[in-house]
Amino acid sequence: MTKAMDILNNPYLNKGTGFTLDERQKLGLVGALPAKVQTLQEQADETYAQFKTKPKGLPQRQFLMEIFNTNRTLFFYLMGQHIVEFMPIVYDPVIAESIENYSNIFVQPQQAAFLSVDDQDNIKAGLKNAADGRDIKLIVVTDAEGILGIGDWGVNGVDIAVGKLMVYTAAAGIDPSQVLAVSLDAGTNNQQLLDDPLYLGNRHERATGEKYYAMVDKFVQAARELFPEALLHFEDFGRDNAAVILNKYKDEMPVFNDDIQGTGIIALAGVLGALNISKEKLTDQKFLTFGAGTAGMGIAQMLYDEMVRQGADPEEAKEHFYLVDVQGLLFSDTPGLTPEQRKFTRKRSEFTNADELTDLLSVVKAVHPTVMIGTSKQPGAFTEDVVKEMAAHTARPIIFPISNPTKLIEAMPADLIKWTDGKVLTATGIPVEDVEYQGVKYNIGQANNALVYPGVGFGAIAAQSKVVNEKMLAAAAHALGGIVDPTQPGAAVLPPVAKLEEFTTKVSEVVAQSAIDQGLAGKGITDAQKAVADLKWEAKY
Ligand SMILES: NC(=O)c1ccc[n+]([C@@H]2O[C@H](COP(=O)([O-])OP(=O)(O)OC[C@H]3O[C@@H](n4cnc5c(N)ncnc54)[C@H](O)[C@@H]3O)[C@@H](O)[C@H]2O)c1
Ligand SMILES: O=C(O)C[C@H](O)C(=O)O
Ligand SMILES: [Mn+2]
Repeated sequence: MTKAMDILNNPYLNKGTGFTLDERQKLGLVGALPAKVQTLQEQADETYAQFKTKPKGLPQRQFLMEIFNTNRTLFFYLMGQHIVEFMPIVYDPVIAESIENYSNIFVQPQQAAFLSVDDQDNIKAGLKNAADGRDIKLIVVTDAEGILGIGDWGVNGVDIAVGKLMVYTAAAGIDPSQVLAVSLDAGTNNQQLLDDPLYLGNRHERATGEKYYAMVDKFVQAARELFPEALLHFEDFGRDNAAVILNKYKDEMPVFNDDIQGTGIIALAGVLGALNISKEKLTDQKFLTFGAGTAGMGIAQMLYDEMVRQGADPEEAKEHFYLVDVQGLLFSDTPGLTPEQRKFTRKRSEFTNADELTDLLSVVKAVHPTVMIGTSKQPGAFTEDVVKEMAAHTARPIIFPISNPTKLIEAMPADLIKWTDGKVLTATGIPVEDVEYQGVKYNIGQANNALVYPGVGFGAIAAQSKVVNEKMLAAAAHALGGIVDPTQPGAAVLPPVAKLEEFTTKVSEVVAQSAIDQGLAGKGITDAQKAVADLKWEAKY
């Protein structure tokens, strides 16, 4: 390949018509581009106008991915200008459609690493090849067993790693050439994929047990050797593996599980925001977690840790939690409990009708929760009956239906507001338009981990932190407060995505500061703000 093509086909280097005459001369690009030299803004205007001609949803996403694949600087410049409009297209919910259609619309691998459970000797080589000499500081890895709420998507799930990284750069400013998306292809139990002749991943059932964990460990060790400073961000692993993997590595190296920890932080931040509006205390709340899986238990643990930090007795604090899963309210003797659930189960003797507490409405009637969070993947589960029953026993019910994507949400905010006569304090996983109700405009906060993981990851990387620990996560949750005016009627419980870059910087700084304060930061890193500013990449020529 000629030198010109090496540059124009490299999305990290390519400026297209943005190369100046001088650069064209130096780089051997004379004659390889039309004469006009465009500014980044001119390119962005033209690209945005094209974007606007595309049908909504997946076609728009495919168009934006074409720009991403061609010129990262232009892509992120444009995304910076249209963050609220682009987030749902680049990321959740449209990303779910791109994952479901991955094999049908595949164009190119987007610099991701595809590591196979059947070829474990080549895991290190695979990482090295995909990085291609780039200085990797951040890896988002998925085995795609639990993509959002849509289940097992095999190799298609690589898109969630790519998409999460796109948000990292847009929100925090990590250099897009320093990130790596990784697919751990363990096979898939999704019959639709196994039957699809176009499916691009390993066509067999998921490997489990030793073979599976050997692959994960080879990946982790190879990543540590090749990129010793990199943070490993785990995304959308299945319920049986997510916490096991996190617990295995979290004290040894900088790792982060977004579904457990990121979701925990954003839910805690949302609850703190809601309590700031209702002027109630955290330690007075009763929490009902509907869907006590990876995310649900991450949330329960994070809320619990905060109660203890606020002075609650560690044993007494557990009494504030009620977990509901497929079995109904979880009791100490419920069959099939996960290790995470076990800590927060209830005693049957607390209730006269314990055996009847197998559905959400009965549990809400028996418990009178003040906070209800949905991570159940059960669309419409927060019914009018359930919500009205909850609202009958608390002045400002806090209800977060945060299952993703849109088709799985437990309730829509407009209904929650109507059913509670405007008393609800709500937030959703997907972006939702403002709701008008009886003359008040309700802003709906987005309780999606995207509002916080970029800051956590970037702060940890900037500080070169040895690990990501509870104190850093708590600092992140608290940093999201104070941006919304709680006295405004209809105020959201979380800051708006329009300010994503601004509050991500704040989160990054407090996380880096926490690492410094705890003596976990890299050598010579003493100034959190400077460390964050120094690492920040900007989309410019
Ligand atoms: N908003 C966010 O930032 C965010 C973050 C992570 C996950 N999520 C969403 O949360 C949902 C769950 O994700 P996860 O990773 O925890 O999945 P998971 O599979 O680990 O957990 C889901 C849990 O729901 C339970 N469940 C299934 N059917 C149920 C029913 N009828 N009643 C009660 N519980 C039921 C399952 O048994 C499981 O324990 C997904 O939709 C995901 O998109 C949102
Ligand atoms: O990807 C998202 O939108 C949030 C979360 O990580 C999820 O799994 O749903
Ligand atoms: Mn996720």
